[in-house]
Amino acid sequence: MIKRRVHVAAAAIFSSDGQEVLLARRPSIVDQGGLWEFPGGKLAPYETGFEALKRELHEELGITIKRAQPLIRVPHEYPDKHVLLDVWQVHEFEGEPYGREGQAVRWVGLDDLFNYAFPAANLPILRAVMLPPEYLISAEEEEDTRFLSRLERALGEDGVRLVQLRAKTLDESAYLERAEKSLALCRDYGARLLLNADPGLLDKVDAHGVHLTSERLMTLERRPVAQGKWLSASTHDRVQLEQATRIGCDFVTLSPLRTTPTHPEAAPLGWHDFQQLVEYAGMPVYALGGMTREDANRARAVGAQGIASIRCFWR
Ligand SMILES: Nc1nc2c([nH]c(=O)n2[C@H]2C[C@H](O)[C@@H](COP(=O)(O)OP(=O)(O)OP(=O)(O)O)O2)c(=O)[nH]1
Ligand SMILES: [Mg+2]
Repeated sequence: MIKRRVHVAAAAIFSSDGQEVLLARRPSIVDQGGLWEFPGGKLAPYETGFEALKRELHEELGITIKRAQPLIRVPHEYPDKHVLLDVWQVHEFEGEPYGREGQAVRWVGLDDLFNYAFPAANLPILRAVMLPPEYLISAEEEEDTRFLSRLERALGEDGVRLVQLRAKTLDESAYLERAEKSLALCRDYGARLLLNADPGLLDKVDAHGVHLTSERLMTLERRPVAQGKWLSASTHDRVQLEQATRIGCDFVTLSPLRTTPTHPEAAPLGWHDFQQLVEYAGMPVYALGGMTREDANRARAVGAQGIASIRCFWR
């Protein structure tokens, strides 16, 4: 059997406070019937993804999109077809969405999404919807007080909502102490904290997840943390991305995009190679290596979730 190729444009439509997305239920008689989905549909001949998105959302929900940004592209093999889901995030639209084709539609809180049944291709989309555009990697600091005041500034002034605690110079007990304090602060701001450490440390500190160095990533046979925790990893090439998929990482950083003072010896990927690797990844990817906040739009335009950085948030 020759499998059909289906290119689909779909939307994560956010409520004005950014805390909910709009889901639609596929009619029971169609492919993947009865499951919830991000509204959208197939590209017509000669349509771009954005054109198809605008048309489909008008047909299915009666709304007019004003602006949309790429969120994630997910290739998926179904038994009968190859699907490419081209998912956009929509924050501005006109009209009140309703199920124009008789389908159920519902605003769902981001923390509730896992209670809904989706097609098999949708897991990376759910991750992308739940993750923010910026990933802070903490800098080395000797003192906890100084560390915490910088972290608080990033959470407060910069609005950072995803933090990786990287502290190679601390021994385990000092690391644990800093992790507990950071976790309390992150909770105050509704941010998530991932430990860049042995995954076993989650038994001692109830952080939101773990970040794996690429070295640790390559030694693992399977996902080292429970499904309810987040798992990210540092990657630099195709082999590491493949391994991240194999062990079920939720998202990755991909670096170095540019040369940085912390890793002067590593050859930079540049935007072109970065984009190719992001397309291959099929999960949310943060661009890392010499990123500034001005790079965030560019990163998203080539398919990334956003940017990860130490220096850009640590002032
Ligand atoms: N819209 C949408 N489609 C999805 C999602 N996840 C997923 O696997 N798909 C698959 C199911 C379908 O095979 C395909 C979408 O096709 P569709 O049936 O919505 O296409 P369409 O709106 O153009 O419908 P039609 O005119 O062909 O009836 O993508 C999702 O979240 N949203
Ligand atoms: Mg559709």
